[in-house]
Amino acid sequence: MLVLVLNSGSSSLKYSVRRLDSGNPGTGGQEIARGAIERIGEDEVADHTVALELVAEELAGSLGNRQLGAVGHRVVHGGGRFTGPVLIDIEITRALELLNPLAPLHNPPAVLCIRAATRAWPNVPQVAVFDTSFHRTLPEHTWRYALPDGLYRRHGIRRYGFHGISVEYVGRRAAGLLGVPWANFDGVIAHLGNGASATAVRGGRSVDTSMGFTPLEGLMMGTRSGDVDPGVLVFLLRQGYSADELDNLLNRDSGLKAVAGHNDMRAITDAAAAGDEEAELALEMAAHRLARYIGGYHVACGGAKAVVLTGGIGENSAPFRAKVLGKLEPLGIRADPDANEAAGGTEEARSVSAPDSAIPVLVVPTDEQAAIAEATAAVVRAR
Ligand SMILES: Nc1ncnc2c1ncn2[C@@H]1O[C@H](COP(=O)(O)OP(=O)(O)O)[C@@H](O)[C@H]1O
Ligand SMILES: CC(=O)OP(=O)(O)O
Ligand SMILES: [Mg+2]
Repeated sequence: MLVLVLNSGSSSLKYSVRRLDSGNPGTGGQEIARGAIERIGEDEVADHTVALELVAEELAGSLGNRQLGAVGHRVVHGGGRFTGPVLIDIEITRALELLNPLAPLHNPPAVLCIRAATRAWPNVPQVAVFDTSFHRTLPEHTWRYALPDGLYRRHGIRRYGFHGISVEYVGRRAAGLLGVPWANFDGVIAHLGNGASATAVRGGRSVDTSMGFTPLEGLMMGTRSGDVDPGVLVFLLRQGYSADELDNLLNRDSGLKAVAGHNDMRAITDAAAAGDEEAELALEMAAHRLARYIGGYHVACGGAKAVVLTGGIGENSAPFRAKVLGKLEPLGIRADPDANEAAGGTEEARSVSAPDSAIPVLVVPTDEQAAIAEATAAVVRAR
């Protein structure tokens, strides 16, 4: 079955065309074409609508007259209703659209992709695969906010967690590398892209994660603040900020961009190396918070047997990894500087920790597209 996967990230639109046979389940099939429009929101690619036009042109070339068997979409927020992949129809598309305000950088472009694919291939089944599904195992004491119960019952205000497709994919790969069955894997997995989160995995299940009701909580990100005192929001509301202004402030104008003037990690580490103090401060803030979360999740997963780094930054930014690894020394974690410099830029997973490190630190390239293709084919076959 030929599967097209569309992955709307907050700064990227990635696609992959894969051939999946029922003979080799679990592999994500054979990739026939792939591509990515990156740095969405900057000058050349204003938004996901423009990115989707570019992808459509590329796809027309690479698909030729091959027939698609299915289209799989990454949908970041599945809310309380979607705990696993689903076949998309008009009602489901509308339900996903209702979740737009809860993932403002992600669900709107995903719905855009679903509608565009429906127009382009009206008879091809489409499947939504959710970032939130892997976190359905969160125990109540981590998904509950210390807020009145009515907010959960009336509005579904609870922690959901995101990046689950990636976290499960790299976690399984890491467990394989360590020779541990996934069901026995305890570790901390950090997905560091334009959005960033950390997850505590215990026995192959998510038991705590840094993103919450929306993909805004937790780590400092490209354009998102991560954790801030909610008192700041109350204060700003009283100063006359509107909901849209707060939304823009926290989701689009904060994080690395607010401190370093830019959300691209490549530009920030280059600027820091050239002596730019704001860039250096932004790196220090992001690394400090990540190290603190990793320490906390070491406890939350009952003693991590590994730390796993992935996502555009986790896979490719040796300077940022070096900073974080240095801060993990109190946990007995020791970096291998040469291995850290060498890791990245390939599909290969690498250890970046020294042989005497208390636990290994692994860089494991993610492949959300492969995982989405696999889930999509499974749903379509079971139809
Ligand atoms: N070679 C690289 N070196 C350092 N950072 C990189 C590199 N390639 C990508 N990145 C960073 O990865 C981030 C984007 O990650 P990605 O996972 O693709 O984003 P998204 O969250 O949109 O899916 C950006 O901050 C980008 O600067
Ligand atoms: C959930 C999320 O933030 O995703 P991304 O990192 O792809 O923007
Ligand atoms: Mg991403």
